[in-house]
Amino acid sequence: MNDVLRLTDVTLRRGENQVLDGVTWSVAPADRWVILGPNGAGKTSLVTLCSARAHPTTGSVEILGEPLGETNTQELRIRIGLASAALADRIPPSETVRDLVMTAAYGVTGRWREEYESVDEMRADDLLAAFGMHAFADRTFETLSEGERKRVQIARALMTDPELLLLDEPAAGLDLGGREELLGALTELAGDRRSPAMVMVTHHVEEIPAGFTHVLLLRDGKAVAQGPLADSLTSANLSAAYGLPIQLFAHEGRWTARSV
Ligand SMILES: Nc1ncnc2c1ncn2[C@@H]1O[C@H](COP(=O)(O)OP(=O)(O)OP(=O)(O)O)[C@@H](O)[C@H]1O
Repeated sequence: MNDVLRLTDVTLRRGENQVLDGVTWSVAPADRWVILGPNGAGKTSLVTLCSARAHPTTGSVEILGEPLGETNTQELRIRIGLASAALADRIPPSETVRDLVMTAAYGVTGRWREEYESVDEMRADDLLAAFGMHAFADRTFETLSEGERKRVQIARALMTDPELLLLDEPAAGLDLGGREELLGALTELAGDRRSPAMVMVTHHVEEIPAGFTHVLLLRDGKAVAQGPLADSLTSANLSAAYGLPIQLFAHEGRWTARSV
């Protein structure tokens, strides 16, 4: 089957900054990728490109077979599920949890005059239930804890039955229990053959859900290493990405790392 994402020699300039520098990368439909790299490496910028919310300065980006720059990005965005801090910042605080999930169908974050059908409501409730949030459907987003907000955002990202799911630091700010619960849900999602291709940005190898398949390591906007986790998530590649000696440990499909 065709790649879900195909980036060829992509650069992105923002002001004086070379944010991405010659990135060539592709994602197949059954892939579950994790993107790792130090602060400022370009991870969020890459997700912004892959969610059709920015264009590269040079190089080409093809999303779901559609070349960016030659396609209607509004239509393309509906086919992509995105959960990110930038998107969460735009959520009106008084929006109810159910409405927040349902409005994804229109690519908006605040309910206004759109007409929803009971099938939309049922789908939203099913997704909330899948992430343990059904009891919160009538609460407003502002009253949720950080962990609850993260789970609602992923439910929202899945509402349109996307062909690509992009998660930018979904476990940031969660306590240990919240993180493990979220990773359990993501492991289940990753293992389901009906799930879309997944790309997740994280800061910690401990946050890679079991069932993820590939890693892309970024440093200074460049891809330092990429490939199947078993081959490419190594002490040497992490050390190169973070610029310090790191030792990686694997245990039953999960990882830990520390400097040596
Ligand atoms: N609009 C902008 N103007 C200038 N520089 C920018 C702009 N947006 C991003 N950058 C720079 O691009 C680089 C990459 O930013 P990005 O947010 O993609 O990194 P990141 O890997 O997600 O970082 P973090 O782990 O800290 O979230 C940073 O040095 C950032 O300062």
